[in-house]
Amino acid sequence: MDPTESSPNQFRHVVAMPYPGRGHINPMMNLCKRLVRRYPDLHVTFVVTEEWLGFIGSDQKPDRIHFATLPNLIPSELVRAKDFIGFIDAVYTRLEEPFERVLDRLNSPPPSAIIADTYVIWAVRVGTKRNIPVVSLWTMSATILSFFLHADLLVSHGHALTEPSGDETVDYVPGLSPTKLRDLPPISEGYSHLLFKKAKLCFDELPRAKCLLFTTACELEPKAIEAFTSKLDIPVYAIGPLIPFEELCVGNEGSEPDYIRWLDEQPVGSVIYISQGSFLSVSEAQIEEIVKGVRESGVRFLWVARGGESKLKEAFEGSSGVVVSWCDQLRVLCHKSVGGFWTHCGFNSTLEGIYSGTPMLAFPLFWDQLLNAKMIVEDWRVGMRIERKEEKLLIGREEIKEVVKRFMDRESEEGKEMRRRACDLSEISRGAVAERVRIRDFK
Ligand SMILES: O=c1ccn([C@@H]2O[C@H](COP(=O)(O)OP(=O)(O)O[C@H]3O[C@H](CO)[C@@H](O)[C@H](O)[C@H]3O)[C@@H](O)[C@H]2O)c(=O)[nH]1
Repeated sequence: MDPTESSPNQFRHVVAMPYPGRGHINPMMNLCKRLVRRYPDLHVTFVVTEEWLGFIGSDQKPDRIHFATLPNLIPSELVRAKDFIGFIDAVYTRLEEPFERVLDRLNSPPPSAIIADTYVIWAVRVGTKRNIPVVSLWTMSATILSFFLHADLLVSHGHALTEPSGDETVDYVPGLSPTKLRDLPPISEGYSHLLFKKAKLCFDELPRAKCLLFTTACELEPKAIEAFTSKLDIPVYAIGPLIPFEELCVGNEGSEPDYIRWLDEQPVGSVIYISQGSFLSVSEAQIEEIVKGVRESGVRFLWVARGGESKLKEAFEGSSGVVVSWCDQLRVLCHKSVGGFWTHCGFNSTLEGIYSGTPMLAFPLFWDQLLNAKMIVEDWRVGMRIERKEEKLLIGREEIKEVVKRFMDRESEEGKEMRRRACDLSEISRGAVAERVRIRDFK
């Protein structure tokens, strides 16, 4: 039964409004799947743009999750990285009205809650106007949100106005362990500053939400979660790891994708899985260095390339790896042949890396990814990083070759310790079952 049709039997109805981006839609969908699994009388209307429906419309999902669409009034996902701020502006200004029209049609029964990404700035406003409680879902780390909400402390500690050295340490943000400025997004200057000003508008809406959900697990960021108890007056729940681990046990009925069959044939822990996330890219020159470095390391690899797949396949011809355009990432990470994860440190990837117990080679590109990399390497100690002396400087193939070899060495003391830690953290993450979110909290 679709909530737009009339129904004699009452069921509960929740509307999910993710921010239009892979790193946001995935955890929102994981949350909705978990909710309908738990509550047999719950239906979810999952709202995406028509373009996104094309991307995810045929993915498997429970029958009680229904899609509703907004017209394509924002720049395409395929080009959004080119003008990130323009994209945010479009989401802020063009989707509210069509979202209201969707709500107008959802009457039987009307939704009892809206779950909206924290970056969907107008969701709380729309919910308040209609007397529908809005639950805010934050898809990055709790620690980075604490940093953002305490940005004024940077000013009072002289870390904002002058050009501080990246070596200076920030040790005064609640929930954030001592962190070098270079491991935090530079929210006081340049592009990141513009972005922060936009994001801050959403943070200002947070106190009016019914509650705040984190995709992280309390066990992974206990101090940051605790910091919110005093910072916000609304309830805060860490319900993660909000990743699709329930789907790992769903079989493929003998039709495994080629990359899984290839992985099946590789020695245990021998493959590095390389992914730069779903939409940001590194420069072509840097990709070339990475390709050469990985190739010369001799390490087996599975590389996810978004676009440029055929060029990469050509560059890797005769080498010991596979290039794909997309894969089932968590499944790959949990495969016994995968012994390392080269990641851009998007937060979903970080949670997936931790869950699978795969050590991570951190190569952050932007924004929260910088802090995720620091947490991976210094706080959780489940990875190494590729050091960038300066943001714009290329990292050469020789350095990449050496770091990849070192990272994938399972026999060194460093390698053994990193793998032990990754295994321990995986246990903790697997134990952190999302028992904490209850539908009554939305009422
Ligand atoms: O071949 C692939 C590649 C990716 N994924 C999935 O795509 C998602 C990617 O999410 P994430 O790792 O968070 O990367 P981004 O899409 O880049 O994430 C955006 O959103 C995140 C959460 O808000 C932020 O932490 C990032 O900085 C931001 O770039 C993950 O669930 C992956 O499993 C696949 O399933 N297959």
